[in-house]
Amino acid sequence: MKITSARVIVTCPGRNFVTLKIETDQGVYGIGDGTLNGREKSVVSYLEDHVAPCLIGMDPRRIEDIWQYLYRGAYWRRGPVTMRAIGAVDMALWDIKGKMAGMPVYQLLGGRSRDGIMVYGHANGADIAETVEAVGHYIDLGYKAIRAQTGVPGIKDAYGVGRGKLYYEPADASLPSVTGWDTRKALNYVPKLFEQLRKTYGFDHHLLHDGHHRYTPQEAANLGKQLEPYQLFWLEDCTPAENQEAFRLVRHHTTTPLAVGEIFNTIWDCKDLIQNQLIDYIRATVVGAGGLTHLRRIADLASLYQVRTGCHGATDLSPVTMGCALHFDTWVPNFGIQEYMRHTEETDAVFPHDYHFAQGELFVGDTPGHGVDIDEALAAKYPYKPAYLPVARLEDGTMWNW
Ligand SMILES: O=C(O)[C@@H](O)[C@@H](O)[C@H](O)[C@H](O)CO
Ligand SMILES: [Mg+2]
Repeated sequence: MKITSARVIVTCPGRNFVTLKIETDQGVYGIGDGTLNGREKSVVSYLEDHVAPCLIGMDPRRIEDIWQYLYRGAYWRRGPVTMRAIGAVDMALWDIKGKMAGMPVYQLLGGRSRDGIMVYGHANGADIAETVEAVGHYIDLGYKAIRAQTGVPGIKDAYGVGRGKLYYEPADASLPSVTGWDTRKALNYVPKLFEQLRKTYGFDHHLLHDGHHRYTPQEAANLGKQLEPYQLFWLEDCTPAENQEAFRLVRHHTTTPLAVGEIFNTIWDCKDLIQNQLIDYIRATVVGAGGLTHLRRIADLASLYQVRTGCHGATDLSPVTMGCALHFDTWVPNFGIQEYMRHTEETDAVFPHDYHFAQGELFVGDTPGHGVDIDEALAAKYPYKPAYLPVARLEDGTMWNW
């Protein structure tokens, strides 16, 4: 069996997605997601110019060997562009293998560990009152877990505050828009949101919050401590994780569970945090961390240290990644939760899929492969549109982490 073509399809049904389609001499094809929000074209070039020519003629059944070829063979290891390109190939190859076997991917991984996948949705509002109302909306929709982000008085366009009830789309302009940040204001305001949420809705639902890399370790420890009475499911990205040691300080000061990893590419980014039990949830995902082949290695390492999974699932990860993540979640023994930001109707139409939402959970179907396809004719109607993630500056103009 041979790979006969590897084509990249870029489409923008509301936001940009990079999809790789691998075709074979036996008529079976597979698709994978390589979307890198705000830097999409770098992955397009990596795939078209440097990966596709190598794939032609290879045996698509050799998933592991092709993964090693692309990882070791590049010489320049790791990084978001390389690992997303590898991730796209890997997803497409698992799709092909599933189709050949007549089995859904979760069966190939080892079979079912659970029926439904608990997901969390994104509730947000301009202030505490609006955010409390938005959380109520998610509770009415049946969600068991909800992430809550609020605008903060005095901060321009605080992270996580969207424009519609169910959709939050950060890549909002053809050049990065400038948002603001003020740690003191956030530290005074965010705990009040969770106090109000618990007063209003009690303790039956899981609540989550994303610090989006804004706090220093000391400030993150302060926030974690303040949030303890409200029993969060997790506090995410409370401080930047390049320096994994920094989490020791946070960890020693708070029992609020910690989650990290949506920008991680490989097991090496996760290793110290996991082995030192400095986090509770690892957020690496299929597209970000080199596909299913690599993500399951991260999950296996995490399981040794009682760290559970919580795959990134924002809208900049296409339905192809979501489908693959759900197969992974259905299998992985140390599952924690899955993020689920809903895609727009246009996106769902471009990527027909067999997963569905019911009562706070997502369910995978039994279609052979990963169960997500691309309607190429429809995709062609939405050409690439430059879109950037915002940047953040402090009040005095200093650049900060968005
Ligand atoms: O937890 C999350 O989903 C976020 O941190 C993302 O919205 C993130 O900002 C985007 O994926 C960036 O592209
Ligand atoms: Mg996040």
